[in-house]
Amino acid sequence: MTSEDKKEHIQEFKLDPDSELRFEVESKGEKAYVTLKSGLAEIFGTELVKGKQYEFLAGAKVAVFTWKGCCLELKGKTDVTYVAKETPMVIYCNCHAALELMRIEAERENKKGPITLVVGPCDVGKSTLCQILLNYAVRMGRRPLFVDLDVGQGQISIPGTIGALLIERPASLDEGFSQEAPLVYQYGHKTPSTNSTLFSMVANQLACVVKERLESNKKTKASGVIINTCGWIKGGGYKQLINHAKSFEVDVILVLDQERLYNELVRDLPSFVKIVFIPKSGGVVERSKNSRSEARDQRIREYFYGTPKNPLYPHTFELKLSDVKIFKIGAPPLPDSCLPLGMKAEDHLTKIVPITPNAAILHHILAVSYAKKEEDDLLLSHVAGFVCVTNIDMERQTLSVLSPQPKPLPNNILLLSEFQFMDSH
Ligand SMILES: Nc1ncnc2c1ncn2[C@@H]1O[C@H](COP(=O)(O)OP(=O)(O)OP(=O)(O)O)[C@@H](O)[C@H]1O
Repeated sequence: MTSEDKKEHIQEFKLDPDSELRFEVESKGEKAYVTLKSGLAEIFGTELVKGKQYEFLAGAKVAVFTWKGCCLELKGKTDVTYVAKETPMVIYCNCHAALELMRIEAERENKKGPITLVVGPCDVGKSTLCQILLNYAVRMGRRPLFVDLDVGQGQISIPGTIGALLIERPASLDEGFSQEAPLVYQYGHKTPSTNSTLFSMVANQLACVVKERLESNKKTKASGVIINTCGWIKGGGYKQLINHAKSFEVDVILVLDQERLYNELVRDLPSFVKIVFIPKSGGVVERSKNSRSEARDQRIREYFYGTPKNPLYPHTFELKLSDVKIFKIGAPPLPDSCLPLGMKAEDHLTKIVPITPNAAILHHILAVSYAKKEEDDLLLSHVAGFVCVTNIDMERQTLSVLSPQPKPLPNNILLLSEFQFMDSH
């Protein structure tokens, strides 16, 4: 079959109750389309509308699940397409039901709803489980908060950040959860291990603000929080998980796929934290280093340019170097003997270092901080958004940036990120 024939390939699948159709769109430039012909079906907790055609682009790894049976039409070139009868969806649904009981009790007693931490190694479906639980919660009329601590492959804002989002409607199958007014903190690196002192500090600050937000809205308070984490679970990564459990005052931990991690958490956390082991889905697809890096680039591109269905038109403008202050967080460590009296080596990891703009920051992402004064609150302030350095003219002492918003920037305090973006538009 030629690729042209495959493109027009239409398949029909009749799914029994409790089964799912899994497929991937691997090749660049390819698309696949799913239509629900009859019955009921959902993708990671988002219900499909009968007769509507859903489009999936290259890189998509999808499972269309049905509780009661359905008929689906799949069009286009897909890879590894099969129907799976073994899925952990009943277990995921039971987790949702248990969280729902806690929400009902919280509502009755005007207490906080369940704060749930989802943990596990890489590629076990943590983000997918969070999405399913959030979708089920909003479909029941809840308004939970979603916190994403996965700095590399997170679903809020761009890579290198962590954040929180109020979930008011199910994730759209094209765009994910609506990104209206997310609370975003800049960390600036791909993994928490690069500067775990800074990461803990930023995550603890996010935890404080999330607690305040819960108290300010009755509905959200009872709905609780679902927290996604990254797959770094050994050594320092494990310490981070314990830190998150404490700082977010977690009630429930869902451990995906790893019994060892489950047992360690049971051993190290107080008994009032309910720790539940859950299997991963056989459908979760492992991603290579390359595809993770592509996914990060794609997220940054979408931040500026949107998606094919919802394009955005960013602005490019010049800033005078004298009008902005650029900082980096973390200085290279010094040996103890060189440190000023009373200073610890870790202090360098959270040191605010002013940057004199130079060619090295070309293509880098800069976070626009809400900090008023760099000295005190730069580390703990959330960010308004991001720009990308597209040119530096040392002669004219100017900096050109790509920005989602027109001039002027909401603040002149900018934080340098490790991430770069090549603007090829
Ligand atoms: N049941 C399923 N069938 C097919 N694909 C799936 C299924 N569940 C998840 N996936 C896909 O597998 C990939 C990995 O899942 P996910 O991102 O949830 O894992 P993760 O554990 O959060 O990964 P990370 O290591 O980045 O934290 C995603 O592309 C997702 O769409």
